[in-house]
Order: sequence, then structure tokens, then C-alpha cells
Amino acid sequence: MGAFLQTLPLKLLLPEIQLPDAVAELVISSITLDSRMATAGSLFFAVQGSQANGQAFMAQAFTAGALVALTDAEAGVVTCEFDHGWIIAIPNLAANISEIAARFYGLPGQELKVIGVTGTNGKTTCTQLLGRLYHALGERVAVLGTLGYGAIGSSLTDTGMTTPDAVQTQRILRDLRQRHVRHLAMEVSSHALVQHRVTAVPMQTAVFTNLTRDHLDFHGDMESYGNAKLNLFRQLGIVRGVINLDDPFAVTIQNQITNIPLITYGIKSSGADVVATEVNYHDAGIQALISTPWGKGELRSHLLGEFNLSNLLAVVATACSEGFTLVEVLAAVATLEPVPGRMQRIDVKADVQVIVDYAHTPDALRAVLSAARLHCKGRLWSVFGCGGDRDSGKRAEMAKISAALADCSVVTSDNPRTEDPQAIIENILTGFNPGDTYSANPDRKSAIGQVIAEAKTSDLIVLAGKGHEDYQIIGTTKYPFSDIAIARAALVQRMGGGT
Ligand SMILES: CC(=O)N[C@H]1[C@@H](OP(=O)(O)OP(=O)(O)OC[C@H]2O[C@@H](n3ccc(=O)[nH]c3=O)[C@H](O)[C@@H]2O)O[C@H](CO)[C@@H](O)[C@@H]1O[C@H](C)C(=O)N[C@@H](C)C(=O)N[C@H](CCC(=O)O)C(=O)O
Ligand SMILES: Nc1ncnc2c1ncn2[C@@H]1O[C@H](COP(=O)(O)OP(=O)(O)OP(=O)(O)O)[C@@H](O)[C@H]1O
Repeated sequence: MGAFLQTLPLKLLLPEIQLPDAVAELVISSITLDSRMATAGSLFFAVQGSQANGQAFMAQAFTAGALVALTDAEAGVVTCEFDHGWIIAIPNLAANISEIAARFYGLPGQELKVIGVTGTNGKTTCTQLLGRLYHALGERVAVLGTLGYGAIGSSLTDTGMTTPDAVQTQRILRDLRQRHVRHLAMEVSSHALVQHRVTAVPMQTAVFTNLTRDHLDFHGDMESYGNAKLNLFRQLGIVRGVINLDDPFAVTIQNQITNIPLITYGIKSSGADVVATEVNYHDAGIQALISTPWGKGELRSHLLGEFNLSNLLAVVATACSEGFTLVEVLAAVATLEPVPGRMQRIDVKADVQVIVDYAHTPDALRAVLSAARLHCKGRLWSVFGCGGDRDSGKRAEMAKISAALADCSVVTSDNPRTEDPQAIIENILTGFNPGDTYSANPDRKSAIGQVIAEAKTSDLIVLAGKGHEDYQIIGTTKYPFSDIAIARAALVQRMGGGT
């Protein structure tokens, strides 16, 4: 990210607070949520986290040169001198960080047309497709999400998050503005909505893909999870929503969000505004007729599977509602390639096919196996695992789905983190019945190699869970690991090419 040399007096960051003159004129040269990033002239947000209270790190921030620490207060505002810096208490600090950060970075969101995409699955796919579509339509567009951020056409910068924290998000918006980006398609995770990471990001269009079981370790129950998603439709500056009518949660959105137009899309819902009919899933992709408020047309795509048709409908509905014509949108859709690690067919000519996909939730596994079945002439293999230190309720459920939809299931590791990999596998195995065809191997590389060696001609192997990820987290260490590279090597070896 380019150097940002702007400095601002504190009074411009906290205009609603009466500050003593000496404090009001303090010149702030950087802002941060992490004391370890504080430098001379910093403002440090000392917030309560899930593990620690940022107030414990104020001394560290001041030692590093921070001038001010903002803390939370039940009511009222107090300021007091502390060692070498000032502590200013602000009611509901967490909810205000985004706006303070926006001020510091020059309100970058006001000059961007932002599309926010939320949903359990499909955020990355939709934002990437939107980015590429707008690029194909001649717009200066960027993406921000699990794959990183950056203008389409340049390489993406990783943030380690789907939606970065409130400060980093505003810094990224400013960076994109400096690169003359006009549109941004960003993923908005439910964590981000709960933690106010995007509060001061004005959004023109909010897209909802679906709501299925995930992240219950964080949200507690499905109702709280759904409520988090609803907040995207109450976002600053919101003009319209685009929602998937095939998902039952769409009705809740329609009932709760009545102040903006909601454009609906669907494959199964004939009453949707944007609807696909006469769908043909063939070897090279999808073909369908689509009917929209902007006219009818034929959709052709290289993407695979029903859920990708759903994602494409979201993209078409968004682009057309933002003013592009259906004809130009459908022409651009036909040029879109699969998103890395999402239904990505491994490009080695072989007698078996391997698809790498990021499906790591029960619903995504169901979707990817159903989609793959349409393209499979032999047996369908499903290789999957479940992450450690995360929602364990989905483990047995994923085994049931794999057993129901694939011919052979292979259970392996997928970021076991600090849990015992074998214990996670044992949890997953409880979902199989005695008649199911399954095996287990905690070593993911060896599991993939074994399946690719054992598969028979015309079989199709789905490697689910890691997608584009280039690591495996075991304990607290990230080891280099790529399903794509391992599958390529194993396919080459199968075809007699050696590795
Ligand atoms: C559960 C969760 O969301 N945690 C986020 C949260 O951390 P936390 O509340 O645990 O922070 P903490 O460790 O208690 O520390 C409290 C505060 O003290 C600060 N601190 C801490 C240590 C120190 O030495 N100095 C210091 O200043 C921290 O920066 C923090 O502000 O606030 C941090 C700073 O903003 C985030 O980095 C962190 O995300 C962690 C890394 C994370 O993994 N989050 C995941 C669950 C997440 O948000 N994922 C979603 C995608 C989900 C999906 O769809 O798959 C995402 O949007 O990425
Ligand atoms: N619309 C959809 N409905 C159901 N499953 C989907 C949909 N789109 C993609 N998937 C499946 O979910 C997986 C994750 O897709 P994607 O990365 O686009 O979602 P995401 O919402 O960004 O997920 P995450 O937040 O976990 O990164 C894909 O690999 C695919 O298997």
C-alpha cells in the first residue's frame, strides 16, 4: 500500500467532542487498532476484543510514540493525561472506529460506488465475477475479499481476512481511490457486520446470496447470524438490494427491509425479477434463457454448476440495476472464467477429472457435489475435511452429504489448527452409515495422491475445502500446501509423466 503522508489535527477526527485546546490541536499521523503498529504521532483505538482488552496495550502504544488512545466509555466523555499520551473515552467506540478512520483517510468511500456482497457462500465468486464483468464493460473496478484486494487487471494484495478491520478497510478504500478506481465489489462477512468493520463504507448495492449453517461458534444461533446479514441492507448510503429468492431468508429480508427496492433473482423461484429458465448444464458450461425487468436474453457461461448460475443471476441483476444494458452484460458474462479454487477444473489432460473447490460448509459441499455430478460419467469421489477450532456441529453433517451425493468419500485434514486431526476425523466419521463407501487419511497430500492413483477412467474427483488456499494450518503453524499443485502433480504421475 502506498505511503500516506497526510496528518490531521485530532479535532477533525473527533468533531463532536469538546476537547481541551492542547488536545484538539494534536497532530495525528497514523491510526491503528494494534498497539504493535503504533508509531510516533499515532492514534490507538484501545477496544475490547474477544481475547483481550486493548486498554492493556495503551502503555505499549504510548511508548512507541502514540499521542492518543481512544477507549470505550459507558456514558459521557472524559479526557485525561496518561504518561506521555492522552486517553479519550468515547461511548460505543467500536461502532465509531469506521467513521473516525474514514475521516482520517479523507472519506474515500464517498467517491466509490461500492457493491457489498454477503451470504454464507458465494461472496468471493460474486465479487470476483462482478469485478471482471465491470472490467469487461470498461469500468475501473476493484475487488476486496478473501482473495485480497486490488484493481482488476493488477495482482491482489492479501489481507488475511475476508473483510479487514475498520481501519484497514478505510485505508484500502483510500488506496483504491488514489488508483482512480470508481467501482468496488467487496465481500462483507457476518463477522464484519457484527464488529462494525464497514459502518462508514457507503454502499450503493447490497447483495445477499444465501444463508446456511456456518460460523455458529461466533454468532451462537441462526437468528443472530441472519440478523447480522440484514444489517448490510441498512448500510450507509444504500440504494438497493439484490437478493436470492431461492433462499428462504429472502422473505425475512423482504419483511424487514422496506425502505429500499429489493431486486430478486432465482432459478427455482418463477416469481423472481431476474429468473433463469430452460437451463442446460453441459460439459463446457451453462446455457439458459433469462428474463429480467430490463428484457430477456440468452445467458452463456463457462462456469459449472447450479450455484454458479445463481451467482451469475446475482451479477446480472446487480449490473443491470446499476445501469448497464442486458445486452452488454450478457455479452460480458460469456467471457467470464471460473474464479480460482471455485469449481476449478485441473488443467492436466488425463482420463480422470479433478475439480478443486473451496466448499467447506455442508451446503457448499452439497452444492459442489451436485454440480459435479452433472459433469461426471464415472464414479464421483469426494475428498474433504473440517477445520479445527471452528463449528464442530457441521462435521457429521458433511459426512452425510458426502455419502448421499458421492460414490466414494475420503475424509482428510483441512486446517486442523490446534485440534487433534484424528479427533476431527473421528467426529466426521460419526456421520457415515455402515453401508457407505468411505475411508480416512489425515495426511491430505497422501489422501489426494491415493485417490488420483486409484480412480478409474471417467471418474471425477472433487477436492473440497481448500480451493485457492496455499497453506495447511496445523497447530498454530501455516505450512505451504496447495490442492491445485498436488492434484496437478498426481495427475501428471498418473498419466506416466513422473513428477
Ligand atoms: C473473532 C474475530 O473476529 N476477531 C477479530 C478481533 O480480534 P479479537 O477481538 O480477538 O482481538 P483481541 O486479540 O481480543 O485483542 C483486542 C484488541 O487488542 C489489540 N491488541 C492485541 C494485542 C496486542 O499486543 N496489542 C493490541 O493492540 C487487538 O488489535 C484488538 O484490537 O479483532 C481483530 C482486530 O480487528 C481481528 O484481527 C480479529 O480477527 C481474527 C484475526 C479472525 O480470525 N477473525 C475471523 C473469525 C473473521 O473475522 N473472519 C471473517 C470471515 C469469516 C468467513 O466468512 O469465513 C472475515 O471477515 O475475515
Ligand atoms: N451461491 C452459492 N450457493 C451455494 N454454494 C456456493 C455458492 N457459490 C459458491 N458456492 C460454494 O461455496 C464455496 C465457497 O464459495 P465462495 O468462496 O464464493 O464463497 P464465500 O462466501 O466467499 O465463502 P467464504 O466466506 O468461506 O470465503 C465454493 O467453492 C462453492 O463450492
